Amino acid sequence: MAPALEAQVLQEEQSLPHNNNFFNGLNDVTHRSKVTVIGSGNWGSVAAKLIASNTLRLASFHDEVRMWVYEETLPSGEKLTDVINRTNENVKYLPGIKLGQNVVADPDLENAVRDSNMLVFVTPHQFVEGICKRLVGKIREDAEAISLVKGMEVKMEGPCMISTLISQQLGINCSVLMGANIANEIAVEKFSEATVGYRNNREVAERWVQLFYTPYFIVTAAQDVEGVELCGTLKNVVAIAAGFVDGLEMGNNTKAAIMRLGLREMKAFSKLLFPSVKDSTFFESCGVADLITTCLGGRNRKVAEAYARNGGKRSFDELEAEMLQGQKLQGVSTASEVYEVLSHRGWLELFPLFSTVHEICSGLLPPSAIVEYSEKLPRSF
Ligand SMILES: NC(=O)C1=CN([C@@H]2O[C@H](COP(=O)(O)OP(=O)(O)OC[C@H]3O[C@@H](n4cnc5c(N)ncnc54)[C@H](O)[C@@H]3O)[C@@H](O)[C@H]2O)C=CC1
Ligand SMILES: O=C(CO)COP(=O)(O)O
Repeated sequence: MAPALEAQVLQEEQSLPHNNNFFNGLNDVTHRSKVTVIGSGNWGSVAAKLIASNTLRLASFHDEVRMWVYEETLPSGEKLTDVINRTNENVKYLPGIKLGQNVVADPDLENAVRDSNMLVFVTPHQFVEGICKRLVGKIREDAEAISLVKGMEVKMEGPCMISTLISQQLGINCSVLMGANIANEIAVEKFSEATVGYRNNREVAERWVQLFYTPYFIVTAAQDVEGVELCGTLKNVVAIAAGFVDGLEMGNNTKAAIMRLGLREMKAFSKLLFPSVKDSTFFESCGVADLITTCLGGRNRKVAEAYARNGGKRSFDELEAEMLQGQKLQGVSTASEVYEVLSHRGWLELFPLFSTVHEICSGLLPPSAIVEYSEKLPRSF
C-alpha cells in the first residue's frame, strides 16, 4: 500500500471505537458479542472471513463466527457444510480462500442464530423473506442486524427495502453495509472501501464498523440507511445496462454515458421514494464507487454482456445457471421490481434507463434498445 494511504488507514484505525460502550461490559467474557453470518455465497463467505479476523483480534467479541449454509450436496457426494468445516474453505462459492479456523459452518438456521446478538444478513435478496419467517421468535431480544443484501421487495403497499423487511419481520434494528466490494478481490485482501448506513444510533454503527474494518477494508458510517441501501440495490440495474453496451461493443464513451445517466436515475428514484436521502451518500463507496466497479467487473455486467452477444436469444436464467454456477444475479429481478414501482406510480417516463433495462430483460425490446432509449429522455435531462 502507498505510504500516504497506509498512514491514513492507521489514523482511521486509531480513531475506531475500540472501547465504546454499546453493550455494557463488552470486555467481560460473559457479555461478549456473538456474530452469525446468515448466508455463505461468494460475498457471504468473504464477509465471514473479514469478521472472523476481527473477532479473534478484538476482546469484545466471541472468537467463533457461525455461518449459516443453505445446505447442498456437492458432486463428490459430500455435504457443503462438512467440506467447509473440514477444509476451512467454501469450495463451491469461494474456492482457494481460507475463511479462518474460527468460522463454523452450520446448516441449521435456528441453531446458527441461537446465542448471537449480531446478525449479518448476506443472501440473494429473493431468499431473505423466507429466512426471516423461519427466524421469528428464534433470535435474541437484544439482537442487532446488518444487511449486506443488494435488492428490494415490492409489496402491495409499495417498495420495501430489505433492511426494513428484516426489521419488520424480526422486530429488531437493521443497519446496512454496501460498497464497491467485488467479493473475489476482497477475498485476496486487495484494498477497498465500504459504507455502513445507519438510522439513528451512532454507537451501533460504530460497532458494525469495528466488526468489518481491516487495513484493506476501510469502512465509514453514514446516517442514511435508505440512501446507502438504494445505491447498492439500484446500481445492479445500471450494471445490466453496462453489460448490454459491452455485448453490443459500443465502447467506453457509451458505457460512461450509461453510467452517468444511470447514476442520475438512481439519485432521482431514491429521493422520490425517500426525500431524506442525502446527496453526499452518492459520493460514498456505496454510491459512485460501487456503480463503477459493478459496471466494470461484476456478475450482472458479465451475464448481460452474454445476453446481448446472443441477441437476447438465450434467457438470463439459462445464462446465469451456466456462467455463475450457483451464484445469483440481482439486477434482473431488481429491474423488474423497480419497473413495478414506476408503473404503479406513473413514473415510467421519468426513468427511461431503468424501464428500458426491464423491457430488454423481459424480451419486449432487443438489447440494442439500450442505446436508443436516449430519444425518450426528457429535454431537461
Ligand atoms: N458477490 C459479490 O461480489 C457481492 C455480492 N453482494 C450481495 O450479497 C448478496 C449475497 O450474494 P453472494 O454472497 O455473492 O451469493 P451468491 O450469489 O454467490 O450465492 C448464492 C447463495 O444463495 C444460496 N441459496 C440458493 N438457494 C437458496 C435458498 N432457497 N435459500 C437460501 N439461500 C439459497 C446459495 O447456497 C448461495 O450461498 C446479494 O444481494 C449480492 O448482491 C454484495 C457485494 C458484493
Ligand atoms: O455488488 C457487487 C460489488 O459491489 C457485486 O456485483 P455483482 O453482483 O454484479 O457481481
